Amino acid sequence: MTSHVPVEESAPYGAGSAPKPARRVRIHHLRELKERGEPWPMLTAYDMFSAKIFDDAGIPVLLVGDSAANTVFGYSSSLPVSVEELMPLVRGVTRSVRKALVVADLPFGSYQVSPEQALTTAVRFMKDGQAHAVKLEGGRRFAPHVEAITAAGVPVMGHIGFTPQSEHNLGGYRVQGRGDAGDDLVADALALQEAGAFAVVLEMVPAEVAKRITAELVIPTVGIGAGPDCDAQVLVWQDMAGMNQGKAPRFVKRYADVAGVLSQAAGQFAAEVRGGAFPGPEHVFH
Ligand SMILES: Nc1nc(=O)c2c([nH]1)NC[C@@H]1CN(c3ccc(C(=O)N[C@@H](CCC(=O)O)C(=O)O)cc3)CN21
Ligand SMILES: CC(C)C(=O)C(=O)O
Ligand SMILES: [Mg+2]
Repeated sequence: MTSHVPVEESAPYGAGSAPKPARRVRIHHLRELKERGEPWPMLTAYDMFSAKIFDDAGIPVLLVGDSAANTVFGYSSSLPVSVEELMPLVRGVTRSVRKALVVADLPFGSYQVSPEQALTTAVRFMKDGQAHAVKLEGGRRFAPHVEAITAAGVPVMGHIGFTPQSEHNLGGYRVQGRGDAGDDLVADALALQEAGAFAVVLEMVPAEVAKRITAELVIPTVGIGAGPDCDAQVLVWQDMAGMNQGKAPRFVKRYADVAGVLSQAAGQFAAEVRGGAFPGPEHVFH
């Protein structure tokens, strides 16, 4: 029980801190947190510096989201992003964390075709990306996909409620599971648990429905716009840190003004180059 997981030496750009032995977060730890009633945080990450900062800050689960479509690649929805685009981001994040459990989000079109396609894509993210788990969107109809991946030994996180990859079928960015549709969401969540999912994201779901699902499931629920009674909460890091200057969804809280800090730094750098103050003597080789 006291054994430590050996950790690779950090890369030259790994910014300083000596690697320490770290106990990897495992899916059973997340269920133990649920049993103890301790809520836990999850953030997205798409590159080394952000992943390392969040890992060191004690975020137990990092998601390489298909939201990279918006936050990294500049698409206006998550639909266009590909496995080939996400794979290097997953590799960058998994190589950079010591403790966090890294979940690779399966992009649109890479798993919906069949359980076989879902398993093939999941294996790519585990083998080439060295992810620790995968996530896919969908309820009951995707239970066979979840089951196929889980049977191969790969942990799967579900995602129901507002599922951005189904934006056009759902009629836009809107709350799901109001009224009678709440029962459908409960059935979806139970089906995913039955299929072997280790956790399920609830996105833009009425708080009362999320509370009901959280009480009925033994696996953790991870809310985003799903109220305070979920077992965990997830946000896109650029929303959380105020890197995203655009209009944020109502479920976002901004904990910093990273965009302001970067903008100020870039502006000062520009002014000092234009004014001749940078580089100074201490930055020059002779
Ligand atoms: N930066 C970012 N943050 C996210 O949370 C996020 C992404 N990108 N990309 C993938 C999906 C898309 N998500 C989104 C994006 C926008 C809204 C949004 O505009 N919501 C509005 C309207 C809600 C309504 O009409 O009821 C809101 O005010 O919450 C919601 C979820 C969540 N994910
Ligand atoms: C918002 C989270 C749950 C997500 O799926 C993503 O970032 O792609
Ligand atoms: Mg996603």
